[in-house]
Amino acid sequence: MTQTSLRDCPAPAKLNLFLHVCGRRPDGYHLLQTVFQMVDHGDKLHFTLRSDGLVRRLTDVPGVPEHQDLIVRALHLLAAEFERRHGRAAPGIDVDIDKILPMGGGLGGGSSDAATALMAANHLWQAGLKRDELMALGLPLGADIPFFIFGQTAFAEGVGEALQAVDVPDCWYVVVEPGVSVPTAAIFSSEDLTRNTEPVTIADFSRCLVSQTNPGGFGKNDLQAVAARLFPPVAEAIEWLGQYGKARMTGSGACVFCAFSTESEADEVLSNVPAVRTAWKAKSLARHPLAEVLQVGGVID
Ligand SMILES: C[C@](O)(CO)[C@H](O)COP(=O)(O)OP(=O)(O)OC[C@H]1O[C@@H](n2ccc(N)nc2=O)[C@H](O)[C@@H]1O
Ligand SMILES: Nc1ncnc2c1ncn2[C@@H]1O[C@H](COP(=O)(O)OP(=O)(O)OP(=O)(O)O)[C@@H](O)[C@H]1O
Repeated sequence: MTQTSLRDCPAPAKLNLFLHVCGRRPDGYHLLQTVFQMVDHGDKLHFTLRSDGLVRRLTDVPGVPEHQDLIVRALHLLAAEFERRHGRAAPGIDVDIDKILPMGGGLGGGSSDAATALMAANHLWQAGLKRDELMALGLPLGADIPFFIFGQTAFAEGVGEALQAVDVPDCWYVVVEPGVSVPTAAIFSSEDLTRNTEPVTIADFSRCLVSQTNPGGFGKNDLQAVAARLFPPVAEAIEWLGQYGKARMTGSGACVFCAFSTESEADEVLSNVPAVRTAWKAKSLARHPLAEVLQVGGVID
């Protein structure tokens, strides 16, 4: 029987364990090197098939009109590709969102929502796109979308689309939300941004993990200095969390994280969080948790 709905589809947050800006392309986009790590904290999406070909977001998301939502834009791209392949309109879909990831948080929330929507609709519509085809479809909407569809901890290059799986030890992260939304474009366009970090190799990263237990200890985040200067709450969060270990910003900010080997160490830090701060703990995820919901091996491969 055809499946008509998918409930509780996870859209996990990502952390950039390091993020180096190594150059700039002629179109203005920056060449990056980073390691993407998913964690078990994120949004939840619910999907129901429609029969009239419409894509509808049923939840209000403050500040994001329905037609601008990355979920809706991604589903329209998939619907067009469906029509091209199958010679008929896609069935349509309703989407509900339980949104907990802050926008402009550097946690990739919008990209993760869009990636989950692409994987879920590909399944429900039986559209038949392979993983790399879905990744290519999502890339123009957000540089982090291919990673979430790739679905494993990854060393990334290019603008984030050239991905290689990498092993990172399981650990716990404490993440502080500074309460500001950082516009990614403003950080990348800053005159103060350094764009000439020497390229590293995946072997450099992996070697470093052997000699130290903190996966957030390798390299640096080149966007951090600019974001911390423009957004003082980011600098304050780094200083506060830095009392407990190596605190670093993820993506273009605003959120700040620190890695711990055990849950009890993370709990200890959380017990000291002042009432004015928002912070949470999350465990690293080696694989995208949607795979379990879709009961793959192999739905989109
Ligand atoms: C910095 C990261 O968080 C690392 O994970 C992501 O690459 C950012 O991904 P994102 O928020 O999806 O950003 P996008 O929507 O793709 O880009 C927003 C804007 O940031 C700038 N941008 C983004 C990515 C990149 N490699 N170079 C850039 O210069 C561009 O001006 C772009 O218009
Ligand atoms: N479903 C969505 N969820 C969140 N933001 C969305 C969504 N659709 C569109 N957006 C827009 O995308 C912008 C960036 O949101 P997002 O949560 O992905 O930022 P981010 O965590 O900083 O991402 P990154 O780490 O990729 O820079 C938001 O400010 C919002 O205007």
